[in-house]
Amino acid sequence: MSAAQNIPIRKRDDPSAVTNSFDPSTSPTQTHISPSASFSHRSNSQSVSAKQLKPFNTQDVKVLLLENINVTGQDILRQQGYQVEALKASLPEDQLIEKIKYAASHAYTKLTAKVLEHAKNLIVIGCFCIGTNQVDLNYAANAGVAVFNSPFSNSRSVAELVISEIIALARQLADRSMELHKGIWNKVSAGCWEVRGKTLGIVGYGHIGNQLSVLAEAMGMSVIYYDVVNLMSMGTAKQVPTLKALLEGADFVTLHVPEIPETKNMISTEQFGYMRKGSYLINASRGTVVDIPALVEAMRSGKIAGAAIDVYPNEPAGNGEYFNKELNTWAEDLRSLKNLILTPHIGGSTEEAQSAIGVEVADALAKYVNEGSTVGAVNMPEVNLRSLTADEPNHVRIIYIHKNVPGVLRRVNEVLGEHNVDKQMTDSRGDVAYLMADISSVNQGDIASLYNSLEDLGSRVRTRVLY
Ligand SMILES: NC(=O)C1=CN([C@@H]2O[C@H](COP(=O)(O)OP(=O)(O)OC[C@H]3O[C@@H](n4cnc5c(N)ncnc54)[C@H](O)[C@@H]3O)[C@@H](O)[C@H]2O)C=CC1
Ligand SMILES: O=C(O)C(=O)COP(=O)(O)O
Repeated sequence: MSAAQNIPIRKRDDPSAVTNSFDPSTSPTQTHISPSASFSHRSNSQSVSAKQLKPFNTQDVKVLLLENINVTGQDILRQQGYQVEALKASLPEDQLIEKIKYAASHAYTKLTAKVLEHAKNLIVIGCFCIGTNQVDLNYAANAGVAVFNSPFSNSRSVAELVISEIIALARQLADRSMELHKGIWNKVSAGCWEVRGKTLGIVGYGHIGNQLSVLAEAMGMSVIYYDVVNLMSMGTAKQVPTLKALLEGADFVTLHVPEIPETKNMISTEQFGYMRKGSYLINASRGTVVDIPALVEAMRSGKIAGAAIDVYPNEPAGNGEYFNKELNTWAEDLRSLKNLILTPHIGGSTEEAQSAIGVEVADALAKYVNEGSTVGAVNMPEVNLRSLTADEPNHVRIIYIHKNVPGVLRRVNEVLGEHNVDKQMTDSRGDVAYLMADISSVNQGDIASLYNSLEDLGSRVRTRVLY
């Protein structure tokens, strides 16, 4: 059973729906949603009346889905009662800024500080993929916006694509196919190899690297890997101490590292120099990890016998757009090379992966929106309290995101201490701390003043009162 099925679903004016558990539709005040309820960014001198502070209603929640999110994810969010707008492609920055008062994201849409600065009502971002490099995570955390992703739902799909590319490169499969599509019969064995007995070098031995390691050994390859962390080997794979050692020892090099400053141009002229003559390079991680002009040079010189590239520093916003020099200056150089497999970022593009990602991220978003749980968040501490039950009426759930500075908890608890604090959990990550507390026996009339008191503490980043 997916987590989503555990989340209470209730529509406005439907009193018959969920009453036996914490009921988000009558509880959380989504301070991000409607402009009239955008409390979290008001100045401290304003105050919120009880009338303005509406009880949470899932139908007030607006979700913007970009880049053709799988229907499984869309369904989960719609079943919550949220207003879901699903677009097939990404949006240009100006339109995104206009829309991003509420949003979910996808692999390519860049949610920079400049974009997020305009997202005054946004409370959560879902990356329906593994990579979260497209979002300014730090800015988001400091603005009280939680970010979720799907850490491994598409790992197997990427690993299988890479396996297919290892064989395809060794056999020059793409070239032969393209030739025959043009009517040219070109039966060659020179420079074509079996993969059995060859060495695969995996850079980044995480979820994808692990899967790949097992599959490659099953085909009779030897596996070596390089990772900044000391990791347990799968099968008989061996960790090597340096990137140089990996490049010198592998016939095929495949990259599975995140996009971070340390991995930018990780494979450039110097590294191609260490690689074996006639070896192959595969990049299905992020476009910035390989210095493409250096790759072009290494392939033209014959040092590298073939490459498969799935990811690029600049990728088109949607299908049908051109991949040309306006987007990446070296695009034409790449297109002119032999035994170079170019794919449009399809590593995770399988029915299985997209469906699993849709469920996982949509579940996490709903748990956060409805109940405040940050389990699985990539930019906030993971905090959760069990869902409230039917025999806990008049409970209010407080979510208080605040700067991680001394003395805040004492001041928050002075405010909460006016009521009966049933349970409370707090944790911090970097500059930001997240507090969740369930307060019982709260009069409806006291909720706005509770909210105002928390908002008036100088340390608050965002307050949500779910009732
Ligand atoms: N082409 C596609 O469609 C897809 C691409 N990706 C990309 O693949 C990347 C890897 O995915 P996972 O394996 O799930 O990530 P992961 O987080 O499970 O593993 C990444 C590994 O890289 C290691 N690492 C980090 N910095 C390193 C460095 N400087 N040198 C060597 N190792 C380093 C980490 O210690 C970790 O073991 C993602 O960050 C994403 O950008 C992920 C899914 C689909
Ligand atoms: O999961 C990732 O990081 C990916 O790169 C996959 O992107 P996608 O979901 O296939 O657009």
